[in-house]
Amino acid sequence: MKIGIADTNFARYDMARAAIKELKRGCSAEIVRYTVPGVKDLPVAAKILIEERGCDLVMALGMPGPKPIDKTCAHEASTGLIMAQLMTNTHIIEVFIHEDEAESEKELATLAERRTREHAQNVIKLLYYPERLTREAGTGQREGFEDAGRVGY
Ligand SMILES: Cc1nc2c(=O)[nH]c(=O)nc-2n(C[C@H](O)[C@H](O)[C@H](O)CO)c1C
Repeated sequence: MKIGIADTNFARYDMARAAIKELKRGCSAEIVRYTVPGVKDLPVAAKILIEERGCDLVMALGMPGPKPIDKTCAHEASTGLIMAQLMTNTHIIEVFIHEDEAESEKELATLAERRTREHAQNVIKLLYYPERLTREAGTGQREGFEDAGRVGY
């Protein structure tokens, strides 16, 4: 199994480091890292990782800034990542930490570490233990924050 990590130097936290640590803790997949300037460059990086570097799945890690233009960039990047998934029939797990989700730099770092690690755990489940994801269906999982939990029970 080969997992691609596409990340950016725009991000204010080394999300790839967190992802790689968590992936290495939970599986033996080969990891290929590809760093680009910003989130809008992630779709082609992910596509290259899949088509040219043979990755079975890619994590796309990015940090949109707080300005309206950053939000637009993030939306465009998301659309590109969805297109790349459809073009390659391969999962690209988008892990975006919006800078304004946190109230301090410390909280931003904690959120980035936690969300990235929790999505890396999702990646391991998707590739190796899909039945575990099915068992979690309907349980209100949230990455980076407390889970929302079930309703109606
Ligand atoms: C305005 C802007 N905002 C962000 C952002 O919030 N987060 C991010 O990762 N990258 C941003 N970029 C850079 C673009 O994603 C891209 O790297 C450049 O337009 C070069 O293709 C831009 C240009």
